[in-house]
Amino acid sequence: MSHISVRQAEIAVEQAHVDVVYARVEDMRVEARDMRRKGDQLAHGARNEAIFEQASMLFERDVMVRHANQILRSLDAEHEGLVFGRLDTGDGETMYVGRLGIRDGNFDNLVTDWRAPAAAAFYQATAERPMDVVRRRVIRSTGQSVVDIDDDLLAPEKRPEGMAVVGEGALMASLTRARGDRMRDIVATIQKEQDEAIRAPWRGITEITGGPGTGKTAVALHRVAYLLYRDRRRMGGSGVLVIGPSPAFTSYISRVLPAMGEDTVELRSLGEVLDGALAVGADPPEVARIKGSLRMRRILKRVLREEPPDAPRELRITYRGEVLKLDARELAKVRRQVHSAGRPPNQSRVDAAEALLEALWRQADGRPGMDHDELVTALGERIDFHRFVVVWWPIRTAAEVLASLADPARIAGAAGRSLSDREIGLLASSWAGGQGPTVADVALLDELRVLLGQPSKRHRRRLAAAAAAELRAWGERGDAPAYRRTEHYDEYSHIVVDEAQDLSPMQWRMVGRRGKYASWTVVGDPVQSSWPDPDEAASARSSALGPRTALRRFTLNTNYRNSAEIFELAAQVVTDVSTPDQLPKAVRSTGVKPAVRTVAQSELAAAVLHETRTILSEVDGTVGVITPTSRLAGVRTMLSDVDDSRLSVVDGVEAKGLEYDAVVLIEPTELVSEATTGPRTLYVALTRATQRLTVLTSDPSWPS
Ligand SMILES: Nc1ncnc2c1ncn2[C@@H]1O[C@H](COP(=O)(O)OP(=O)(O)OP(=O)(O)O)[C@@H](O)[C@H]1O
Repeated sequence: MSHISVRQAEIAVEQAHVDVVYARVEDMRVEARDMRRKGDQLAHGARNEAIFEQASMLFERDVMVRHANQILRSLDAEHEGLVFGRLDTGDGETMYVGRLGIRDGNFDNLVTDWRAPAAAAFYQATAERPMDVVRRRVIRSTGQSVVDIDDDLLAPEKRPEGMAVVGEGALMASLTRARGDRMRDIVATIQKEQDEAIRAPWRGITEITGGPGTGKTAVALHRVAYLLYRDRRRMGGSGVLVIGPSPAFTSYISRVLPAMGEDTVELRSLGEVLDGALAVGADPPEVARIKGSLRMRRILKRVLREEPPDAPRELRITYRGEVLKLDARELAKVRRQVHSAGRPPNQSRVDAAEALLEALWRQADGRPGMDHDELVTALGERIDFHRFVVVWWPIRTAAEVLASLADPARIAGAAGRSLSDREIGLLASSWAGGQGPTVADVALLDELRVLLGQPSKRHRRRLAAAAAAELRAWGERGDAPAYRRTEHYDEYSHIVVDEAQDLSPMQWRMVGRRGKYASWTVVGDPVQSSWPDPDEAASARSSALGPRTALRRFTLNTNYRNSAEIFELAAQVVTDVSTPDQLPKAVRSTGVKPAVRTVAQSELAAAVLHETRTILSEVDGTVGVITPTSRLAGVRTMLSDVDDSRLSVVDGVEAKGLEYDAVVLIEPTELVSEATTGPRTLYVALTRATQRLTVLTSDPSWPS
């Protein structure tokens, strides 16, 4: 038989099995719908039964309906490549591996879930350690049709007569395929070093580090799917949260987990970690650095001890014909006294009212006919006194407090010597424009939320509505998040922090609050870090993650994204901030070197348009134009006539975690000078492309 017909014959064998699997999936769907209907009938019946029976029937119904829905959800997930692997073992057994475990009517395995222990050999077997696997086969499908297969012969000496081996390697085939606008799952081609991190135990902290394109994000997401499968009760209960750098990133990764049948994981960007916030805007690096530093914690604490902006400066009240008065100095003293009790301000209004009444008594004491208890009771019931308390000690939202800091005097009062005049000016003007919270502000809002404290129930609903409206008005974003728990509670059982190297200390505090009892997967690459004070961030990180005993580290060393030619150029820009062992190896060579074109400033617009159009016509997949932030709007205008959904224009910060088939990088030198951690931002930008990279620069010395 010719090579091609062997391949066709093998594809036909796999197609026959895949057909059986899909027929079985259809039967399971019918069975699950049937189960759901029975559950509903049970509930109907329960209404007519005695109370004690009712309760147990309702419980049974809930279990049945939930189970049926879960089965239907996973059956309905995108099933491209439902069966993607096959193992043939030394004793002649065959096992199929897929996204779901599926048994036939006799409970015999048709497909083993990729996360099951039995499937581990599919990822872990190597020629040196074949784990009894003779042949590993990756099956590639489109819809329900098998289109190709790729084999690895791991134990040639055990190969039985007639066993065909075809294909050039599933991994390479997958890496050279054009990218779409969403990340794909990698279940079929997970590599051994990645699999070890995916299957690590859930407890404590699992740290995954590695250079660009080593699959850190992909591994973290597959780990979530694995943990949910292995320990759904623990993980599913209070939920899993995945935190990424930007909404562009969470949208980019949003299809990976649903494609594996997991649609209850919350994805939030750093600007959305606080419920209701949807911040996307970035501060200039100098401002972001101040807002992210731990100094802000002390400053915000002190801000709350100061007089709120519209608080009256005098209390004047008539009692039994006498005018009782508290002036600004006395009011300030009462305020200090209430704060010194240490309760959060939004829980201290009653204390404030009592302290004011005592201060008023001190005014009245000694005057004829005055009695302490009578005065306190009478004034405490007076509407004019209540009106005063409400404005003097308002129940505040975090957003109100932050907005009040547009006044530099207010920041200065709280900052003491911890901020310079210049820093105070920068902060105040960042809050003065009314353009809404930036990503860095969200961590401050969360800090303020905690410092302000939970108000009484009566105020809570009003405040929650006000806070949500303020945050919405501040930072509206187009598409709705994929999944959110209906109730606000901020404790998760597992948290994944992606691009962790960039979290500021204040952001670590915010994230840490969500996982007091959580286990963690922390993903990052120190060389891509954009946070300027790594020591402060490291200590905030260890407080956030808590004193956990289990810390396991995995380092990924192979760059699956960039061609070797592209990564060679990228590696040059970080020689000063990294050691060679921190840089991964790019495994794929395309023979196409990156193009570096020097253009005059005056010709930049025309060059951007020309290069973008050219590259769009030459590649099949996505194209990213990456620019310095200061040029973002301008470049978007330059390209406004290009109508192609494969094109995105982003700045260096937004480019974090994303990838494109081709990248046009504009003015790399400016990318370095405008960011606090210059070369690292450029390194990120240079490592986004899988196939083609064109650099446009007006700096003749680049790359230097
Ligand atoms: N085992 C694999 N099989 C197929 N593709 C893979 C594999 N591992 C990684 N990839 C692909 O390599 C690319 C990079 O992966 P990913 O974005 O997870 O890397 P990363 O380490 O998070 O990168 P960065 O830090 O630069 O953002 C993705 O397209 C991913 O699908």
